[in-house]
Amino acid sequence: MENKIFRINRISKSFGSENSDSKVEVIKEISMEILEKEFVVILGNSGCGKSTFLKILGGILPASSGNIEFNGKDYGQEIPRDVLKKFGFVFQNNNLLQWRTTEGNLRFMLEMMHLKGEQWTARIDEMLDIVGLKAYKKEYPHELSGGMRQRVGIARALVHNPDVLILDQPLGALDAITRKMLSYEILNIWKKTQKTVVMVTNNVDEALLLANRIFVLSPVLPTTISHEIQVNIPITARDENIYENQRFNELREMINDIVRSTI
Ligand SMILES: Nc1ncnc2c1ncn2[C@@H]1O[C@H](COP(=O)(O)OP(=O)(O)OP(=O)(O)O)[C@@H](O)[C@H]1O
Repeated sequence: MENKIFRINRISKSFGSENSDSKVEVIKEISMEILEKEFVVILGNSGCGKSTFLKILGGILPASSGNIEFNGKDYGQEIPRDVLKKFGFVFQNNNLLQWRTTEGNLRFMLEMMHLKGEQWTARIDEMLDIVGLKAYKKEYPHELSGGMRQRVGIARALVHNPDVLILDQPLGALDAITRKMLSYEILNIWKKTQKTVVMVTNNVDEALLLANRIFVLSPVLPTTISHEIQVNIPITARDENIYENQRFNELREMINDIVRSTI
């Protein structure tokens, strides 16, 4: 984990026109560096600006000031469209195409990226294998459970072989049991694919299971980074038994205190 894939320098974001009553300052001077193959989690209370930050990072929204460097290139306030193919996105509501099968949803992504040929067809199978859905290639979204649909969303985000996986509360719409199961699966997918992952969540346990580093955002707008936490729990300890791990419990208590004290 050596190369810096992102260098984010004093990013701020406001919505609404300058000097008007409708202007909302959402993000104030956030800076961070993200290393290749890291799993970074942005943690914060509802409405604090997590998604806004992620959208700037993923080139969906421009920043109002500051600059973003990606793969050694400074793109100023907005990552251009042609760089977006380097990212794979998963949102809370997976936005699968209802009229396409599992396989068809992955193929749609490849069509959008103009990626054709046998190697890409093989990649669809490979990704469905990684998320454990190879047997569900021909099913339509309505024939799958919520957790399975979200796994299709993850496979689709990975199929064009992006450098970075951007996850915006990917487990937020799931029931508690499915949410927990899928969080272990995301960990396995990360281990297998070795992608850089940036994930937004408001769930402390999920953040501790998955992250190398956690950035906690302050709850009052404009948000900024209130804490940066290195999650020094070995990867071998990150499984169903993590709740018995001493470091997990120490960090959990510490982060819960931070989150409670900033409400
Ligand atoms: N396009 C927009 N125009 C105006 N205000 C916006 C826009 N997008 C977001 N906001 C405001 O920015 C703030 C942060 O929103 P954001 O969705 O980033 O928060 P969040 O932390 O991701 O919330 P949640 O966890 O509830 O999804 C909110 O007050 C929201 O109303």
